[in-house]
Amino acid sequence: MTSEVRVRPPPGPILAALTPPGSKSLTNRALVLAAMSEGTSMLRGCLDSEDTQVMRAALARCGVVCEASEDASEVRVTGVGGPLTRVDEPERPIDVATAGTAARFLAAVFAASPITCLVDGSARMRERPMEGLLQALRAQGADIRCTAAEDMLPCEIRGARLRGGEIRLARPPSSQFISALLIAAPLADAPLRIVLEQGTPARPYVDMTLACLRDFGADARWLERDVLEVSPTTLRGRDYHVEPDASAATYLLSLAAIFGGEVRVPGLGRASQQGDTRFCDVLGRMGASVLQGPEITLVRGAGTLHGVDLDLSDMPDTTLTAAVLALHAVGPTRIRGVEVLRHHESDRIAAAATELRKLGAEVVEHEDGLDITPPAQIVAGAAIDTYRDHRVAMAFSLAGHVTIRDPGCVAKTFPKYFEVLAGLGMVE
Ligand SMILES: O=C(O)C1=C[C@@H](OP(=O)(O)O)[C@@H](O)[C@H](O)C1
Ligand SMILES: C=C(OP(=O)(O)O)C(=O)O
Repeated sequence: MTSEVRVRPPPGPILAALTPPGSKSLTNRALVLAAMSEGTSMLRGCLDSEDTQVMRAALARCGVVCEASEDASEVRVTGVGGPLTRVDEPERPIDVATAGTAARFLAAVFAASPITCLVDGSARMRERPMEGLLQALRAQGADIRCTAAEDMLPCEIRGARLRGGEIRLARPPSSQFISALLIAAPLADAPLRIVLEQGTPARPYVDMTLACLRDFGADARWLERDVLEVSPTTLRGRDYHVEPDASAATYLLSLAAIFGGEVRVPGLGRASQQGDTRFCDVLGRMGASVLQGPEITLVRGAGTLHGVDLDLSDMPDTTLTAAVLALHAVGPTRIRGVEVLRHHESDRIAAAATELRKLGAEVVEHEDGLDITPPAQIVAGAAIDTYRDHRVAMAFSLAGHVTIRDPGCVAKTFPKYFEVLAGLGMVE
């Protein structure tokens, strides 16, 4: 892809049905659970992007056969029916790139398997938190040595059967720590109970993990508000349909809210397992007209957008979308509850503040969010830095007349994003 893309508003109101690619979160859960299952799974609607490619490649290194269709939207996985049992070329690190899901879910499954392997990631992934997860896995019996910095990637994992019993976690810096422990739990010797002493971050992702575990035959549930339990089970392979990605859908639905017209996203609605489908409530509160059925979402631009006060702790990945909507609104917007963003692909709170200011907004940065006062007129033609962060690139392409630097970073979750915008006449 070119080193920058010039984006402009659509030539007129949009009237389109747009389907984002498969959900990253569901694809990577389904891949790893199918790998642990007895029998074959046929996964349909999968995302084919950097984050899912590293997951497939890692599983393939462990002898799991993942046969992908040409566009990799269908993947047939032959499960190993329990823990992973081998690693090809064990001295060569398994690369998780910047995929938080792959880094956390795989670390837990490796720790629960009788294998020794090295896990490494991108320079950014080496900075992203792993600590509480690695400590919990050690307490469960795994031997994990971090070779560069304490409790960070890269690390060498010598797995063992997890003991089960109780794991107490203070507030983990990522909900993926909880999901990772839940995913590995069917491999443990005894039921694994997780007690979240200071509450559950991004609960919809934890609910999604429980639902996926149950889909593959596990006994996995909430015992109390912040206590989870999974029993040891052999998972069963199955046919599985991956929903379209609800975080990716936020950019497409916002196009109608910002520029007018109507965008429909079929296949995503109230029945979805993804918490980010609730972003339509944010669009509604800001002034767009929203209709959501069990399996479809429709947003219509209804004129002026208004600034709002938002707690996005349950849907952190929608923050940058909300921040750019705020730029187009009348009146200030406050975004709270998303300190987790400091540890994502970039420090997204800092990135948003810097880039929104280039577009004329007044921004106050908080540890857990932002105050955004939109300009009377958005500065046209600003060059947006994207910090190797797909969501910065996708969200800021909604700003109007902008140049997006390093647009190729969208390969992490939505490789064809700018082709979709080009199809709407938005790429110069
Ligand atoms: O479990 C998942 O699939 C995810 C959980 C969230 O992570 P954090 O809890 O680290 O924010 C989210 O940001 C990420 O994109 C996907
Ligand atoms: C935070 C994200 O990704 P991950 O943590 O899965 O790398 C994201 O996709 O916005």
